[in-house]
Amino acid sequence: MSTTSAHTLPTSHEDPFGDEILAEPAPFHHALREAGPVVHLDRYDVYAMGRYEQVHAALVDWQRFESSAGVGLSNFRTQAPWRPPSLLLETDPPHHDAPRHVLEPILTPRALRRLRDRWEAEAEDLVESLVARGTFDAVTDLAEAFPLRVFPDAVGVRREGRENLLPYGDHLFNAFGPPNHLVERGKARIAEVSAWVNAQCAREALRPGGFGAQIWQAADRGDITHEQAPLIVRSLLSAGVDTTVLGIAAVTHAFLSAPDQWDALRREPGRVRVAFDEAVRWASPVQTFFRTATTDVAVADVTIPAGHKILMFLGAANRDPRRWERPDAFDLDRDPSGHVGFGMGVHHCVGQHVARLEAACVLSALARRVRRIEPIGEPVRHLNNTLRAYASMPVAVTPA
Ligand code: HEM
Ligand SMILES: O=C(O)c1ccc(-n2ccnc2)cc1
Repeated sequence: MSTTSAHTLPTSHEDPFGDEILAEPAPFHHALREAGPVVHLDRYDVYAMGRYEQVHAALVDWQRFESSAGVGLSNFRTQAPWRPPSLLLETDPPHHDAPRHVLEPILTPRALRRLRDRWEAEAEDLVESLVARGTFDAVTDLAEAFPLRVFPDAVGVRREGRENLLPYGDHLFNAFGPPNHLVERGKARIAEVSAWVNAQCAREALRPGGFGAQIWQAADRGDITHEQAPLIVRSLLSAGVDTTVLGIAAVTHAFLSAPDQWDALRREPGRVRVAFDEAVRWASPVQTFFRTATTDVAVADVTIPAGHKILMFLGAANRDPRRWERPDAFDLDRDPSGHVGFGMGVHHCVGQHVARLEAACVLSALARRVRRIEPIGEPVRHLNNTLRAYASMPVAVTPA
């Protein structure tokens, strides 16, 4: 991280989307925070923010840091997006308002209460089978298995073809980054996978009563148009699987790295909810998102020119020692509220309660049945331009 003395804008030639930093981002995050409030990444001509203060300020200021030019590196005003833009993630008020007001009430804790018994039973069933095995892979057998069992059913998606959801999400999150080998890797199958996802958004493909059917009913009420409805269902299918898979994987990894915290959870099972949010802060499953400056924006003593992309490092902000004590520790005694792992402001994650409920069901079932959980091999990373992802996490469990 070289800092040019000529003017106050530090510059870095590092590639945060290169395999090395994607595999282990912490050293880069540290150097980025130390270099200054804003650092120019000259490889991409974008303005990077790693400190909590600047990331939080950008997230809550949609007027000057817009999403409607895309929340990836490519600027929708100059480059055609690879798919029709999201009506939530890639819009700003006022166009963002109606889709958000339709989706939000469908995904509140109260709305999810009707699913809780079923999800708890599914988690009990899955955990019981894994504890009986004694050893398993916490990524493929638990973190991927549980969301794929419960979430597509909640949306109202048919069973056959559900395996398309993971590669779809993987490519989607890679596509927010630069056109590197990770994006190339997903291109081979994305047309076929996208066709399946888009087909599931049609009204006749969705089970009555599911989240998808509720979105179509909002169109019947005139809250959104019938053209918007399938795109909002697509948002659920885009966002709803990979993210929760990595949330559950991250909280499992957190407990593997802090066995004393597992004992603390078993002593007080009510702490599952703070455990998940502390894990989202600690791991930041979604590491980065971009914004675009709508005007020349002064940040600290730097001016970000209008039309330029800003890269917000949520993962760096969530471990910023200026905001968090012992930031690298996974600590159930910490109050993680205010973390930016779910974003903040008008785009604050509308699915966070789904993620929290899924994680709470899995963690509660594990805490009841497992006295000790320990690694029997290093977790293996799965590289993605945006996600902190895992390929495998072999564990052994001792029954309670
Ligand atoms: C651990 C799990 C999750 C994490 C870490 C996460 C993270 C985030 C973040 C950081 C944002 C803000 C995006 C931005 O500011 O540009 C966001 C927005 C969003 N999330 Fe999540 N998410 C998770 C799970 C989910 C789930 C399960 C769903 C759907 C059921 C979902 C749906 C959405 C949607 C639709 C938005 C856009 C909201 C808007 O623009 O108004 N997310 N999420
Ligand atoms: O509207 C979409 O397609 C879309 C919306 C949200 C996400 N997301 C990111 C993190 N949590 C969810 C991904 C895709």
